[in-house]
Amino acid sequence: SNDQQPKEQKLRGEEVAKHNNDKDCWVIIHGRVYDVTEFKEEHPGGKSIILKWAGKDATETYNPIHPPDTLDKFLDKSKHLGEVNMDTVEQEKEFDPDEEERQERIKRMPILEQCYNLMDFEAVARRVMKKTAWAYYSSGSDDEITMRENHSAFHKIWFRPRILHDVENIDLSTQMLGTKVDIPFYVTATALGKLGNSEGEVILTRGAKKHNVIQMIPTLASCSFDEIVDARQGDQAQWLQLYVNKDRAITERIIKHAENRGCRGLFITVDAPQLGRREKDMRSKFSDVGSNVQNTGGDNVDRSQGAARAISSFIDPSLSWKDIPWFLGVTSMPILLKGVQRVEDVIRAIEVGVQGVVLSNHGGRQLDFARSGIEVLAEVMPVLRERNWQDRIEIYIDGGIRRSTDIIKALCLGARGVGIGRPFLYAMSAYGLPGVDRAMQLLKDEMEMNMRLIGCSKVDQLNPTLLDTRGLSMHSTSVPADTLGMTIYDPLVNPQEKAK
Ligand SMILES: Cc1cc2c(cc1C)[n+](S(=O)(=O)[O-])c1c(=O)[nH]c(=O)nc-1n2C[C@H](O)[C@H](O)[C@H](O)COP(=O)(O)O
Repeated sequence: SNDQQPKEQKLRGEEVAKHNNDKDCWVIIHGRVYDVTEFKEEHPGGKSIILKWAGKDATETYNPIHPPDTLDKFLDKSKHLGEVNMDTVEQEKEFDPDEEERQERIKRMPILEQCYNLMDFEAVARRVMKKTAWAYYSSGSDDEITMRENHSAFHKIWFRPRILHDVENIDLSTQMLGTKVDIPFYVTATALGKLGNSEGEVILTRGAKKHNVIQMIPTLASCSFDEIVDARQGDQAQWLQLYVNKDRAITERIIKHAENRGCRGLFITVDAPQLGRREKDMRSKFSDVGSNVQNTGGDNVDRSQGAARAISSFIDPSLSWKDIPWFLGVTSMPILLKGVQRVEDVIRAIEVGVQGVVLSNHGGRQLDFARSGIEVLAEVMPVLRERNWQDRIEIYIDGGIRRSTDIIKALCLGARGVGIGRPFLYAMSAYGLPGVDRAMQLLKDEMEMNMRLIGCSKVDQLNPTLLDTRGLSMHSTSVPADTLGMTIYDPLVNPQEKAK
């Protein structure tokens, strides 16, 4: 807060404004002044974003990307120059030509009760979210083929429902890594929650508590790890999603802290040695100030790519199978590999001794033309059953889960549960906690109905005979002409162009 020091002792805005260049650079964050003249050279997000706000109040741009404890962690105390008298600081709003129209769209947005399925939240979010936030959440890599395949793959699987089974009482509950949950989905790790809602990931924590499902805490959350854990209530279960840092001492500290704070699973993300190339994200405003951190790869391609790039330069691309025993040695939490994409790697995961895998392509945000989680699951389970290994690990999938029938299909094929990402981000961005609450309740209502209609009263009755998967490996050759693609995922028009 900005009221510890008496006003006259505080720095004045006009003083800060003098330090506004490459040689002498101060910024204001949350009412405090920081000398970032040296730091900006090593800023993962590149130095242009800092110079853009030199001498000014950068809080609004800073907030969604950096957890609150970032400056204490990474900027030497000698550069913390104390408080500024905010009355003397002229607030400079980031000009966004779309903002006025967006406010109009917010006034006209549907009331929450008009959302009947998870795609409704997506449609509303696209209209009411800031363009940069929508770009970051909705983008997939390259031509976004895999992002669309993730959902359309479920359309290639049909049910063979059974009849005349007592389905009066439906029990959707199951266990994930030993934790009982109300319904077989978890909230998967998605970065930068404050891009969509100023409260960030703690909203997902509260929604997960209300519906007794597990939240996977992202390494790249906007909220600090401890804020998200502190938002937990009672014996609410959380997992940690880990991007492995080149500096293993930092990684070890993060893992041990997570275990001490009661995390019940460690999900090592293995499909992102480098964050994918997401063109909507690149087009959005982050690109004009995006990081050029990719130049570390030595190539001279200007890869100033959106928020994703800016926040991921610490990730260790050298991570490999030989490193896994080290992780097994630093924690007693169950360890799972998130982003496994073929059966050979599931076999190897079992042999190396981890407790589970998430069959996932990162929501289509990494390698385009990677297959959907559900298709990989259909490849994996028969091979494990041949070896009688199907119970050796817990298998999850994520990507494109939008209906309870998607969840049911995954469990019929042998998954323990599924991860859901974007739908809860959109619900949170458009309607806050009530949105997340409704999205989860809709899935519960759908799932109870569909379990009844497929002829099962408990999830452990779900099995492959209830499915016809013959169409699963047929991939549409052209970009799927899905209305979703036409109506929702339009290419981001640069707001400046429209303003002309
Ligand atoms: C939508 C989204 C997904 C991200 C995500 C951010 C967003 C906005 N981020 S990312 O910035 O690096 O790409 C993460 C992340 O921090 N770590 C991770 O393991 N997966 C990340 N994922 C992937 C996520 O965990 C699921 O694999 C994916 O969201 C599942 O697909 P749906 O969104 O269709 O449910």
